[in-house]
Amino acid sequence: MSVPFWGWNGEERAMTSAREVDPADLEFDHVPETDQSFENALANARDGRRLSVADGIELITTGTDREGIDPERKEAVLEAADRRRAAVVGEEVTFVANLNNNVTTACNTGCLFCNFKDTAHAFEADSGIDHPGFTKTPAESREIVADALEMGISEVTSVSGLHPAFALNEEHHEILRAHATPEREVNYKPPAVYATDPGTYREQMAAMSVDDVHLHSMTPEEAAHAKRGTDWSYEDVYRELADAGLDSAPGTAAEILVDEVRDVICPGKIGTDDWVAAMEGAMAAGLDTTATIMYGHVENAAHRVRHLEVVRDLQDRTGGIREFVPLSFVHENTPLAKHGVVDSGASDAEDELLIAVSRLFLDNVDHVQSSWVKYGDAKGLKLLNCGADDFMGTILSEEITARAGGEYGQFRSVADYVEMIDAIGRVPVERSTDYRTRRRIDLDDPDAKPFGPTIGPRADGTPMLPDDAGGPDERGPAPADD
Ligand SMILES: C[S@@+](CC[C@H](N)C(=O)[O-])C[C@H]1O[C@@H](n2cnc3c(N)ncnc32)[C@H](O)[C@@H]1O
Ligand SMILES: Nc1c(NC[C@H](O)[C@H](O)[C@H](O)CO)[nH]c(=O)[nH]c1=O
Ligand SMILES: N[C@@H](Cc1ccc(O)cc1)C(=O)O
Ligand code: SF4
Repeated sequence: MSVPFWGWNGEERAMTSAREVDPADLEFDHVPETDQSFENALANARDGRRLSVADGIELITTGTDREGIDPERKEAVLEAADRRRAAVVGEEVTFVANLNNNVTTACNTGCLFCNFKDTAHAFEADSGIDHPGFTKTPAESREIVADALEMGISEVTSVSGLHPAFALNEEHHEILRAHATPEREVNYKPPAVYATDPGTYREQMAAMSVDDVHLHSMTPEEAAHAKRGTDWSYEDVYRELADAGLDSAPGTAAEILVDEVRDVICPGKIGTDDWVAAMEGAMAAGLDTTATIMYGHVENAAHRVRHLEVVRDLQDRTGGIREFVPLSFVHENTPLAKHGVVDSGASDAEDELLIAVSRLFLDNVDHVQSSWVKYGDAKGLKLLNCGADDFMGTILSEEITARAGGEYGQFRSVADYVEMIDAIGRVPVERSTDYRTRRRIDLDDPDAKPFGPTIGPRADGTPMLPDDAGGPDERGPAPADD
């Protein structure tokens, strides 16, 4: 089966597709080999010394002197990470009352790990192509955020496909229109071509910035799209968006920050240096950020640790990365899986070691997130004992993982969080996006029940949904369409 893909002009596009990647041919310069011993690396970790890449590789592989993962050594690494977590942030487990409001799935970037996107050509008013995707107008986004605000959220997170009609503002539209021939070079078509106009990035930010809700949006890849065809800097773009209401930026699009891996899984995306430049631009504009890693596909252990080094160096220079978010690759419905390049994601042991080594290696990032979307509740809780201290957010809606085949659902209530975090003997804490506002939840306080959010501008402790007082469960698959 071929990857359905159309170019910006509507023809089938000649670019790398997963069917052209032969797993047997994947040869990388970076390989997990070191001169370090596992024992020395573990001693460095336990003693709180800054880890080298070689140390990180020894820990994440449980020793390059042995094949496979050694269970005893793994436990030693997890224990060192759990102790470090306790020393850095204590026993609190945080979560945020938030909403995901993604604006559009139209995207021509063609990342081979992604099934969130739909070819943008199908969104054209006269395409006649049926597709499961969506585009929201700024007015629609505002209404969705306003409703969630009434439910008590304090944050809205928004990540989107790179819709060809998306521009930063009116000035950007003018510049892009002037470049309209040849269109391919700037990946632009005017909004009138499409059935639904997403508005400009500025309009979407202004629309989603309702009252004092914290708006977390514009990944480095989206920022690159919002400056395409211009000589604007990333800082210029983020300043313009901050002016419209943007508060912080998600450091997704990171995938693996080693170009030989990006060349295979996301050849249409910005490179590592550009990703770093975008993050620096966001922080120079006064926004703080998160950083992510998406692992468990074609990369090896050396790539994972090199990625951590890029993030640690960036944080040394900026100090603006609030949390590190490991995203375990969900393979089922992706081009990489459909074309046999991969047949699984990371194993449980790999997930545990990735979280643990992230905690130990990133000695300058306070928070490591465990994503229930990617890991489910049971493993997500286990990872809170392997170095993680944040358990993500309520989100209310999820499309990226669900479309890739993930089955852990769309929502966790405050009551779910309280019950789960209490069950592992830790302290549930509702946080603001920047972690500066925190509310410890006291289970013994009769006034604390029923549990609901209290930090958002309209939050008064009422549960977010009428039926959300139940306990944790692994909710069924989300609908593919929105
Ligand atoms: C879907 S994109 C949306 C925002 C924007 N288009 C971008 O690439 O930054 C956001 C992130 O979702 C993550 N993602 C996409 N597909 C995934 C999958 N199958 N498994 C795990 N994470 C995935 C990737 O890390 C990606 O950078
Ligand atoms: N890990 C995932 C997240 N994490 C982001 C959080 O929900 C939150 O926005 C951040 O901690 C800032 O406060 N979001 C997802 O939608 N899916 C994930 O897998
Ligand atoms: N886009 C990520 C989620 C995410 C959003 C914001 C972040 O800060 C981190 C991660 C996903 O669902 O895969
Ligand atoms: S990861 Fe982002 S840029 Fe890549 S195809 Fe998916 S939506 Fe588009």
